Amino acid sequence: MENFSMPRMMPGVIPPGIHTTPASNGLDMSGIPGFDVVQRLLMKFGLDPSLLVTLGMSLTLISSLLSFLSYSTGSFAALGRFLSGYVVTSATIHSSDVTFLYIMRWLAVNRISTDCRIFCVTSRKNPQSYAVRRYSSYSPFGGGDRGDQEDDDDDFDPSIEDDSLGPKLKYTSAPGYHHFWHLGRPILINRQLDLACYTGDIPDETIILTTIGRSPSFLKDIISEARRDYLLAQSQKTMVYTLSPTPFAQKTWDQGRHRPARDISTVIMPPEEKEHLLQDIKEYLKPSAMNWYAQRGLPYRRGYLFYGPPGTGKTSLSLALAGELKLPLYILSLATGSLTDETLTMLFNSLPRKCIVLLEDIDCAGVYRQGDTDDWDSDDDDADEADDDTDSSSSGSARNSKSTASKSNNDKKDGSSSKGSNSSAATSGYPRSRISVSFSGLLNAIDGVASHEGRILIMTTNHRERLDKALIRPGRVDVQIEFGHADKETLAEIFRALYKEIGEPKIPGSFDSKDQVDKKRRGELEMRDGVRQMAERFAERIPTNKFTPAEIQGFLMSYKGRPSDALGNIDAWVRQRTKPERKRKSRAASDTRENSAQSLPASTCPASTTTNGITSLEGIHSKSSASSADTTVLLDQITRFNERVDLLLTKQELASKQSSITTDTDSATPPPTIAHSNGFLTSGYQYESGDTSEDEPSILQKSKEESWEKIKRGPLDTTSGINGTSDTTDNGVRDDIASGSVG
Ligand SMILES: Nc1ncnc2c1ncn2[C@@H]1O[C@H](COP(=O)(O)OP(=O)(O)OP(=O)(O)O)[C@@H](O)[C@H]1O
Repeated sequence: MENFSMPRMMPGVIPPGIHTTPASNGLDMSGIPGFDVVQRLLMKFGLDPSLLVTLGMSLTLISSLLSFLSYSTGSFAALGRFLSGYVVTSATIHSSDVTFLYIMRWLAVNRISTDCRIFCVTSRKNPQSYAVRRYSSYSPFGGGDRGDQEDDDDDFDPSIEDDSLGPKLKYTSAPGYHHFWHLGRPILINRQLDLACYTGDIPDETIILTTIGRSPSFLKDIISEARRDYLLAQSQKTMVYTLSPTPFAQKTWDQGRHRPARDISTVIMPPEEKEHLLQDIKEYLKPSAMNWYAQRGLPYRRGYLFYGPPGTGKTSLSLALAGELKLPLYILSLATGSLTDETLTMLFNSLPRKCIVLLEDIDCAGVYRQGDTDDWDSDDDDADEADDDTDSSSSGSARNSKSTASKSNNDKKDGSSSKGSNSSAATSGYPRSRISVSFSGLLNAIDGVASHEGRILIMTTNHRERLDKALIRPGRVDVQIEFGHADKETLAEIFRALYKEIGEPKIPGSFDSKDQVDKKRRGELEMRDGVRQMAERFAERIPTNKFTPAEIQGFLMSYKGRPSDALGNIDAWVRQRTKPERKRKSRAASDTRENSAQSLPASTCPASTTTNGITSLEGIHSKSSASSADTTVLLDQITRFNERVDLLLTKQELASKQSSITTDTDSATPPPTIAHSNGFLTSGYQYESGDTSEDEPSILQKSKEESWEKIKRGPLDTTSGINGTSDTTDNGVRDDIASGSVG
């Protein structure tokens, strides 16, 4: 057997019979001069020359690429530039532009920013947290986070996790890179915070959307869609801006929040006045108006003054106007927060071109900071008194009743500085340490260089009489509108407005003749007519120009969907609401009595009077020929008497409701109630179901007559039970009345 062995491979030696083959990469380099020598040398060390060639080429390529990149400012920047120039499309949006809100809302609504891997979570009940405001300042509807002020849009905000356990959680994408797929294409988001620039206390931000492809239409479509969605959602809302809750000294407008647009028809005021106002503003907002003003050298501004007691609709009308005219509303109260002249100027300076500015409580401009005390001014007592006869539910009432005239004129004349110089601080009801806007500062803001042309300024005050004439001169205030207490028409209108859905046909106009009205519709119409009639009756029972619309609305809110209950309880409410006034008068009378003579001739008593406290007092005042001291004693007695009657009435009404008095007149005498007309007591007697029996002798009437007899007998008749104390309870109510034994 022939031994066959492969020739042994010796390094560097090519065995005979073996021919060199082209390199494995397919390149035949045998023709290159000197290649054989190099090849033999490499083979001597066991290296494959073709491999080395590949390696060398790769290195050359890399080094040339690197040298290309390093030729530019930076490798990655150059790569990015290359890609963005030839491969991708991107859109850059800055937070100072409203488009930013469009995109942020779009990202949240499409659950992109809420479901991303790198996210921020904030609690919605942390008003002062810097982080909260920094990272969640853009809700899908553009509303900034203001801690415990829940946004109206929260319900629609998918970035907010809500339950009944506690504060809501809000999820947003963190600054940095995020990517998602949209319509089959990848999109890269880069949120970059610009910590060098702040809007308010929130850093500016840039968002960059990037996608693969050379056509910009894909991203433009996304932006258009985001814009359309945003504006559609916004059309039902009014953007409201207030002072930013920043803890920093520098105050700015906040991020704004959307409020449901208030329909102007819900503001109750004379229709012609409302129409006139609307037309006036619309005229002013016409595109041609600006030129008109310019041609006549007039500043393109329009100012309005809404004045009247708190709770009469000034703010409501402003909000409704903003909704109607689709303008943002900027609200600023001179009575709140540490506003200074500089801040006010800055705030006015940063207003957009077309907007409504609502400047509230302008009567407190010119009230300066005097030290750090937060004391209220010396007229506190008066304020307490005034509180009694105003609606405590009205937020503005206390504030209102405490304020007195601002002597802003002095400031102008003196040219005095803003610290401790103005005497109005001494008489103002506002906390001195909080108000520091000078009168000249206010004027500067209104019509100085800072004030933008094109804006609508609405100023409100509860005290027009306290305003400086200069503030409300034409040019600053072009139209003044007074808001007052509710008259009969307003009262009925408020009632109708609150129960308007009752009896409204479900498909309006779907029937033509009476024959086509089916039973259900007829029922609806009857109910609607019923509500209208009830509204008239309701208005009849309330004294005219006595209560604010806010007070009436507050009462009706306790009877949502129950108009007849509201009607049934209005008399008691009116009586109760007028009580503090009587008490106050009684207190005043009692104070006077201590300094007065002690006797009162019987002849000075009125021959007859109504049982209504107020009417009686006035009647006696005008008729009595007695000395004022004697009259005062009498007044006091009458007032006390009225109070007791009121208390008795309330007790009896309650009792009559609870026990549902039977009509069985043979049984024990039912507790009588007094019938009312226009909220005042009349002499009728009312039994169950509102039946009035004029001829039924009333124990209450007897009691009242007895009381009158006792009053006539003299003020110091301690046996009377009215003037005396021996048989009264702690409340000053006779024991027998209080215990019900009278009945
Ligand atoms: N004329 C009105 N028409 C409809 N609603 C009214 C009217 N007046 C008051 N209201 C209701 O009363 C409440 C308070 O009204 P609003 O805040 O507008 O009063 P205001 O005059 O601005 O008070 P303030 O002077 O305290 O700011 C609101 O809920 C509003 O709906």
